[in-house]
Formats: sequence, structure tokens, C-alpha cells
Amino acid sequence: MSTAIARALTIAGSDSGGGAGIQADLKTFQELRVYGMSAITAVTSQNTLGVRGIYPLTADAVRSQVEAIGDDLGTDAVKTGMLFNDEIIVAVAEEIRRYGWSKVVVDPVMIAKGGASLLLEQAVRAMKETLLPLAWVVTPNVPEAEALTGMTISGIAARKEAARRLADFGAKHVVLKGGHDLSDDGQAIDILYDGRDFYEFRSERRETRHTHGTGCTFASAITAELAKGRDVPEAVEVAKAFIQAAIEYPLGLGQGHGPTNHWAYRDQERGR
Ligand SMILES: Nc1ncnc2c1ncn2[C@@H]1O[C@H](COP(=O)(O)OP(=O)(O)O)[C@@H](O)[C@H]1O
Ligand SMILES: Cc1ncc(COP(=O)(O)OP(=O)(O)O)c(N)n1
Repeated sequence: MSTAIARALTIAGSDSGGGAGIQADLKTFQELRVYGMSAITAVTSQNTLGVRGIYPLTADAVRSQVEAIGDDLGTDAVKTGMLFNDEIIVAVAEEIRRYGWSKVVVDPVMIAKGGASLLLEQAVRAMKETLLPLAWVVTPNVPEAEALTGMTISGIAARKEAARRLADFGAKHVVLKGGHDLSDDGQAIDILYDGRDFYEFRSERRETRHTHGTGCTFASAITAELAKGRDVPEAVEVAKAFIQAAIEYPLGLGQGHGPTNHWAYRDQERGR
């Protein structure tokens, strides 16, 4: 007997420390019972203290990985993370169009928590013009939304205005994450804009250094839920609960920004 298995593809960079990038994405897919596949864009030497080295792959190497999946396994949803340069962005956009993939979550990764640049500055334009029009959901944090819109963003009203501007680039849904905005009175508030209405997803902000990979984990949880057929507000609701659990029960690893706990959400569901 065969059962329909939801599939998700992540196109992103490798984090040797396992907290962000491809590793965080695949752990999240697995926890949410989605079959995970990957196309690696760059290898990073990274731990909780920072990024030591970045080794991008060629655009052809990225294309080849995506085509290996597109020509055989197929996917129900796609997530993009660290894309590093405009050649890779253009190749990824072409492949998404070629296979007609519509459930595309673009996490416009730019700068790691330690300050390393994961997207060349000259590639921001390609991100805006080539990839955002293909995004079913785009999930910027505040600094990324500032780089994409040119606005300075503080507070919910500014985040809503930025979300409107990001939707003007062609993204069908914008989830503007509030992790970096400390003006939210002890809460972490993410704003979803669907081109018409705004939704707010709130949780208690936790004081912790273990937040490495929160954005990757959150966006891959959205991707996993879209792959299963949920709509965007439902997918964001699950992702918010997933990341909150992952932050609340840290693993205590590393000396810097430690990874979050990808087991916590399911442990909580099982009542452990
Ligand atoms: N200290 C925190 N406590 C609770 N939730 C947080 C905290 N920091 C981030 N989040 C949540 O984690 C997710 C990722 O947000 P953010 O940190 O802004 O992204 P990024 O990792 O891309 O910088 C969002 O849902 C955000 O609200
Ligand atoms: C390989 C790789 N991809 C993405 C990131 C950034 O991840 P993010 O979830 O935004 O978390 P922080 O780096 O901000 O903690 C990364 N570091 N490495």
C-alpha cells in the first residue's frame, strides 16, 4: 500500500555547525513528517561563534542538483535560503519556472547573526527582480526588509508598510519576522500580509543566546506545512509554534549563538 508523502526541497547553503542552512531545513522537514531534499548553493565553515569560510558552488552545480530532483522525485514545495550571488539566484529562478513550482518560500538570507555576509550586496537587486516575483511566501527579518525596501523599520506600523512594499515586488504573501525588533514589548510578533489583509502571530520573546538558525527553521516549517496542503496562515501558525518550542528548550550547545531545538515541538506534542 502506498501513502502520499509530502515532499519539500530546500535550496540553500550548508552550515557545518548544523544549526542553520540546509541542516536546519532538513531537520525541520523531518520533524514535521515531510520528505526532505536539498540543493546546496554554498558550503560554509560555521559554528556558534561565527562564519569562518564561504565556498560557493557554481550556478551550474546548483542547477544540476535541482534538475536531478525536478526530473525524478518532484516536490510539493520549495524553500530558498542562502543563495550568495546573482548567478545562483538567476539559475534558481529559471529552474523554479521550468518545473512550474508554485509553493515557493523565499527566505532572503543576507547576514548571519555573527555579522557575516551570506548574500553579496550586488545580488540584492536580482533577489528583488528575479526571485521575489516567484515567491508564494517571502520571510524577511527586519534588516533584510530594510535592505529590500530601503526603509528604516521599527514598530508594527513600519513593518506593515514594509510588507506592502515587498508585496509590490510580486511576492504573494509577506511574513515580516519580528525577532530583531525589540520595540514589541516583550513579544516576538510576525506580520503576515496577503496583499489584502494583515495577520499577527505573537509569542513571548525569550531572553536567550540560542537563536542560531531561527529564520531558517521558521521558513522551513512554513514550507513543510505548505507541502502538506495547508494554507499560508495555517502554515505560519504551525511554524510559529515550532520555532517557539525550539527556542524555549535550547540544547545548550556551543559558546556563542547556539542552535535551537528541532525536537522540542514534537516532544511537546507527545506531552514530554
Ligand atoms: N528571542 C525570541 N523569542 C521568541 N521568538 C523569537 C525570538 N527571536 C526570534 N524569534 C522568532 O523566530 C522567528 C525568526 O525570526 P528572526 O530572528 O527575526 O529571523 P532571522 O533568524 O532570519 O533573523 C520569528 O518567528 C521570530 O518571531
Ligand atoms: C548556511 C547558512 N544559511 C543561513 C544562515 C542564516 O540563518 P538564520 O536562520 O537567519 O540564522 P542566523 O544566522 O541569523 O542565526 C546561516 N547562518 N548559514
